Amino acid sequence: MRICVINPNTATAMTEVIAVAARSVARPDAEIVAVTSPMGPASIESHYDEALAVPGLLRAIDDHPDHDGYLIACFGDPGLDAAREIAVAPVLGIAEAAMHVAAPLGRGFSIVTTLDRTIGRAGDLVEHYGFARQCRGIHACDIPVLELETNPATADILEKACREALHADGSDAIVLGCAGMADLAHRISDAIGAPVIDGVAAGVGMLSSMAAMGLRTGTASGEFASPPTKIYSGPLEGFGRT
Ligand SMILES: O=C(O)C[C@H]1NC(=O)NC1=O
Repeated sequence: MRICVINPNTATAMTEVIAVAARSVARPDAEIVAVTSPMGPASIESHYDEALAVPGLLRAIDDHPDHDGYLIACFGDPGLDAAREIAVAPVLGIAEAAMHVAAPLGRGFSIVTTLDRTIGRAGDLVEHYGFARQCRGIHACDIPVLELETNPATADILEKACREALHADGSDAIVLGCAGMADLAHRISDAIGAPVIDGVAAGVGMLSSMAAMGLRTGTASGEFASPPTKIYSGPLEGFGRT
């Protein structure tokens, strides 16, 4: 089976972090194809970034047909519904996947994301995916996405934020709110003595199981059918379905 893991920002170093996390849980019979978005923001930290990240991630899906699953490796799960219209295999976002894995691990989980301004979007996704009862709090560690890799204090700052979130919320697990944190999940879990869920690993695990079950999508009708044929002009020329 082949699982396509897409970093919707253009930071190739972050794609490498994502690829390592994805391959750490991949089944022996699963090939992980890690892709960096061909166009868009260097990182996604606002609604504006999120909107401008979608064309690139949709192009990445178009450029990688016939895979058995697609993972949108950005905690805002940008373009998830649009991706489901054009992919013929299951598509997950890492926020969605992480919440599904965290929920059975106790009575409640907390989310620790990057900037304060992304807390609202994370809360929208908690509501949208139906985890309002289990999500006990959403916190920011105040490290910008691209500084996660460059700030030498990232691990200590994030560990402190996760420990404080766990105790303040009375949670049983932590969800990491950025794909760029994927390489720190095990270290932080050991340090705080609680499960810490990275959505990249969670998503690869879920998609691999779905592929092993033979679950395909690409329904010819319904909300996630292929988009109607039309012209897309300007920089979006070449998008669309013929
Ligand atoms: O929303 C965030 O802060 C995290 C999100 N941004 C990004 O470029 N990759 C992510 O996972």
